[in-house]
Amino acid sequence: MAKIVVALGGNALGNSPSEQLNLVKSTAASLVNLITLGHQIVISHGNGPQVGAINLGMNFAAEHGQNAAFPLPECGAMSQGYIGYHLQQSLENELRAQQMKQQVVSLVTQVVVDSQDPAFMKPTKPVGAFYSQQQSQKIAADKGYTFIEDAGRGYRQVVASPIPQSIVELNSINQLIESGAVVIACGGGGIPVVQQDNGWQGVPAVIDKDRSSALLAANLKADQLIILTAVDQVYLNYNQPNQQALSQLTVSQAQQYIQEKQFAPGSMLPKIEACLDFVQSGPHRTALITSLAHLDKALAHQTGTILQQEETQK
Ligand SMILES: Nc1ncnc2c1ncn2[C@@H]1O[C@H](COP(=O)(O)OP(=O)(O)O)[C@@H](O)[C@H]1O
Ligand SMILES: NC(=O)OP(=O)(O)O
Repeated sequence: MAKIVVALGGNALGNSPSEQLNLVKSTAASLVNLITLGHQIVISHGNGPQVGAINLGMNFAAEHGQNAAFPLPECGAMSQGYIGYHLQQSLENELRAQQMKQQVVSLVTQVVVDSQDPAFMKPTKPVGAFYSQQQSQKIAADKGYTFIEDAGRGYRQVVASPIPQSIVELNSINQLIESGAVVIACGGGGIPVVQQDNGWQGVPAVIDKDRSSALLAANLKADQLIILTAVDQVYLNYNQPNQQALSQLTVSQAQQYIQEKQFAPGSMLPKIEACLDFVQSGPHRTALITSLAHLDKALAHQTGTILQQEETQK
């Protein structure tokens, strides 16, 4: 039996509640399949598009006098509830359909960051919708937001994304796992908080969920980290005529490809870096990157990219 942390990408969860629910429902079947095979799973998820949409909606309401503006940590907390709800419901439905009794629980999770993290001075995390260059320039001029081009898909607002340092609710996560529950935690990378004299305080940022998932997996002493996103595999020369799928990657190969800038910052690069952190955090740890739709095929080694230590591969 393996302990597996599965991280679902925010951009792979569709653009509406109905799209998200459908995608989550089909992924739930593959996740429950892992449980049927005897594995213990813990689930995390992204929130880039969703936290951006929530923030935009709350700011629109604020501009129309409906409420005060909602800061990013509150929007991150809302995204944990929204996505956690769909995951929790779909997993419960699938477990009951398989006559299994496990409880599913999503835990509002705070993740500690350093208030002096240089990331607060340089936004890098894409959130919200994709815009044309012209639209993004207009919004940037109107609202003062920063935009970047995101992996060939369009222009997106970027926000600060500090490095996760520790998970406030780690003991509760462990206790829930020990009780036999399927736990959904660290949604959206966790709500970023810093330590103040009077306790935790939320800060305006969105933590990269791949980095938080790697931290969670290392803290839980998991055997595998699975990152589910929109692409089946990691590619060299991505989106170019000579693109080449990678089935396996060793630590040194991954480091070399990072040097060669094969992985786009803000999308594939943090996934590879998170996988590297995790596989180097203990012996025999492996990471798998594949799509939500093809998890079953990837587990049968028919697609996906596995990252592992050199000696694990031999
Ligand atoms: N070398 C690469 N190989 C595969 N995908 C890449 C690569 N570089 C950038 N990408 C992009 O990274 C995306 C995954 O990142 P992102 O959308 O941020 O993930 P998430 O699913 O976690 O929201 C892929 O859908 C693809 O568009
Ligand atoms: N918080 C986060 O990393 O979200 P995405 O997976 O949507 O980028």
